[in-house]
Amino acid sequence: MKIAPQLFPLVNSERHQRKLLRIVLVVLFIFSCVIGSLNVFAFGAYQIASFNFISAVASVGIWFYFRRTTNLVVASWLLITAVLFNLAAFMGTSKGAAYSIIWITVLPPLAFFLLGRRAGSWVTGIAFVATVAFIVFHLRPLSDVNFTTGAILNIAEVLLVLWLLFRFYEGSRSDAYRELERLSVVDKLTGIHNRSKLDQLLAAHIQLAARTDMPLSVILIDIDHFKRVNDHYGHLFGDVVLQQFVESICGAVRQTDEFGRWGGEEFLLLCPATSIQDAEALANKLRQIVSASVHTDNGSITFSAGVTSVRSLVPSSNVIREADHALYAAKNAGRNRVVCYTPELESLQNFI
Ligand SMILES: Nc1nc2c(ncn2[C@@H]2O[C@H](COP(=O)(O)OP(=O)(O)OP(=O)(O)O)[C@@H](O)[C@H]2O)c(=O)[nH]1
Repeated sequence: MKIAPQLFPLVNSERHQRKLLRIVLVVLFIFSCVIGSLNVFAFGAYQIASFNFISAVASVGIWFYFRRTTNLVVASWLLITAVLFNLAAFMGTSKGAAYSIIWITVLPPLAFFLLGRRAGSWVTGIAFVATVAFIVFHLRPLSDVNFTTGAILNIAEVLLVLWLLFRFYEGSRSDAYRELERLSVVDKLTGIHNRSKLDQLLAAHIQLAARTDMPLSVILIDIDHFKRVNDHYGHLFGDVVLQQFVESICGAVRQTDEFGRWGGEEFLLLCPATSIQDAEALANKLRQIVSASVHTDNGSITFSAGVTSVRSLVPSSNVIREADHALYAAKNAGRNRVVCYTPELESLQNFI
């Protein structure tokens, strides 16, 4: 019963969102500082420069806020507001800068990626309203700028197309992430937690047990002579037996217990706030349930189980090693039984 290493890291869409947020904040800071300095020293445009420096300070503020709170949603909204402010300030203070309205098109993809479909749609709408307001109230009165209704319609059309494209793109991206995330934590054959998820849960429950001083009991289960089932009835039938086995156990454990496939015909049951005696009784009850409900023509399916318990901060591998020793002892004593871990079992295994 070897313990395989974790096969793959968890998929995490938020990791990329956090990265993008940091990159955009750095770019906004550098951009604002460089343009602000140019406006002061090369063009003498002090009013625009002051807005540039406000943006630089805002990007630093958002950076620190994000570092302290790790609140992606609030930090993203603050960033989008800062970009919008930067744009409005630039266009509002420079009458010949109507062309810079093109920058409005960065807002929809930024919002869709950082905040998802709903917020992306809202920001696209806000961008449109802000642009039209800017044209009507600021640019129209300027005699040398000729913004027509056609121009406004064009902006609306571009934003509509951007909205449609990014909504579609973000929808397919987030669906794919969700599916990958599901596949990365679920065992395909049985639908319960897979090894990777069990690793996470075990580590988290050990921490919880140590913090609350409530015992976490761990039951390592191995179906007896499963190779014979496969050899006799075929692999597909073996798969159905595994599914029935899982179904019978899932129906008998608590909502707060975590049950998953450790690998092959081995399963792990985590029982928070459960003493080793209670876990042993549970494992014996499950043994009866399984042998009453899962069988082949040759008789009932049975399993052996090793039980251990933990209430202090120890590595997961120690807990699994203890449960594995107990399981080994159960197999060695004739199978179809439950053995609780004791330190003596370790020396027993060394001699076998
Ligand atoms: N059908 C099927 N069989 C599997 C699956 N994963 C592992 N197995 C089989 O499980 C069997 C495990 O065999 P062994 O490790 O010898 O254990 P066992 O026959 O249960 O014997 P003991 O554990 O000693 O009682 C092998 O035949 C594997 O091919 C699976 O997903 N589906």
